[in-house]
Amino acid sequence: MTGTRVLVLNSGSSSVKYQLLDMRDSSRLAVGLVERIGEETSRLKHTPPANGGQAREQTGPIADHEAALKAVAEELGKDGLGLDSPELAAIGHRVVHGGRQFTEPTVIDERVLAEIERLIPVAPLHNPANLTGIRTAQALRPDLPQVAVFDTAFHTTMPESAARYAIDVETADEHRIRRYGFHGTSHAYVSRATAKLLGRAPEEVNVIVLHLGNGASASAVRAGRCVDTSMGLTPLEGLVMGTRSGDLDPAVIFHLARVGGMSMDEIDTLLNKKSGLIGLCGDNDMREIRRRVDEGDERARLAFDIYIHRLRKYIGAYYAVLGRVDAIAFTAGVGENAAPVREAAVAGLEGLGLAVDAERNSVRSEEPRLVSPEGARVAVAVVPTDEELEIATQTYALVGSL
Ligand SMILES: Nc1ncnc2c1ncn2[C@@H]1O[C@H](COP(=O)(O)OP(=O)(O)O)[C@@H](O)[C@H]1O
Ligand SMILES: CC(=O)OP(=O)(O)O
Ligand SMILES: [Mg+2]
Repeated sequence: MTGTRVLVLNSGSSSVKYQLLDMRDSSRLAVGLVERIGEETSRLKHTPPANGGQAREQTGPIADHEAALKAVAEELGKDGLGLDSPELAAIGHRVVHGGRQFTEPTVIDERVLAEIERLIPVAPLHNPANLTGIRTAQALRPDLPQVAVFDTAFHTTMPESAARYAIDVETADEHRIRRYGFHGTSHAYVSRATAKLLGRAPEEVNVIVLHLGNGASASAVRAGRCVDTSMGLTPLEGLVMGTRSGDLDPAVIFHLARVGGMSMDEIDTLLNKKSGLIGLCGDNDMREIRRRVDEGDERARLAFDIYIHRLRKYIGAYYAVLGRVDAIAFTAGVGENAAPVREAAVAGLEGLGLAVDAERNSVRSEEPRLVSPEGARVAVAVVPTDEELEIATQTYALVGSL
């Protein structure tokens, strides 16, 4: 290995987030985002801290993930950070579903690609975008190692009691139906960062991590290992999300099909893309929902209340799963920024040792911080996630060992 830089690609269903890092000091040379891919109003925002940090934006149609990645490569080139650089050691890809086989970061070859493809039915919004990202990057730099870092990897330590659904065992095994969990790179990073914030080793602490972004999931982490998480076979189970329903009675699906006359594809779209906050109130952005709540909007209020009610149920459930909880960590777009969500999530739970201090909770910062009162039995923390740094670190360590 000659170079010291790693490019990280996080391809979502309609966006690509990317970062170029120098692994000698983990510094960011460039960060960016392409969003609304496939629409007329696609937007690329590119910020090169290595080149003065002045952000550049372009809007206009970007048809697909391949075009998005080529546009990213071009932007990087303008700063002399192009994909042709000999400094580039590897490209690290976030891959959402890795099934049970991938418990570690993995160098991508044809067999790995085939496996990611085989898992598309259980991550239909994510794995196809991840695959396009990998194939486009391979075409641009066929000589470079490309590494997959799986969302599911951190959750492979879950005991069978948490990972199995209570359905017929043979049927479940035949179709590999079990709870896999997602956002694992974030849950791993944040649980470790929370231990560090408490000045303890990860092995010494039990943490409930609440990753609240557009997709949202909770996990129970005992001594650094995941013992339960809210997402399941697919990223649809669990918390109320931006556009996904999270938990519901599976009979809702039979009812919509038999009585409502909906097709399976229509129900899939309903639950994954038209439910959650957007289904409840027409908005999936927590900033907009809070603005509407503050104006007295009833539908936004109900959506917020349903979101919080589900979140509190998972906090209580994972408290019981762990037995002893040292910290609850809020992370991702909503968890890091929405003080009212953190406040409502633990309101009235003093009996469990949980509380937030109003003043601490209102501080805005990019740093990990405590928002619980001085001397609280359970620390409540805001711990910004950094999936890209974690992916880069794992990628660089793997290619360094080859
Ligand atoms: N200042 C803020 N206040 C409240 N919510 C916010 C704020 N900034 C971002 N969010 C929420 O974070 C979400 C995006 O979170 P993020 O972790 O970036 O999601 P993803 O990685 O799934 O795209 C937005 O949809 C919005 O609801
Ligand atoms: C797995 C998942 O839900 O990811 P995201 O939050 O990026 O949609
Ligand atoms: Mg995210």
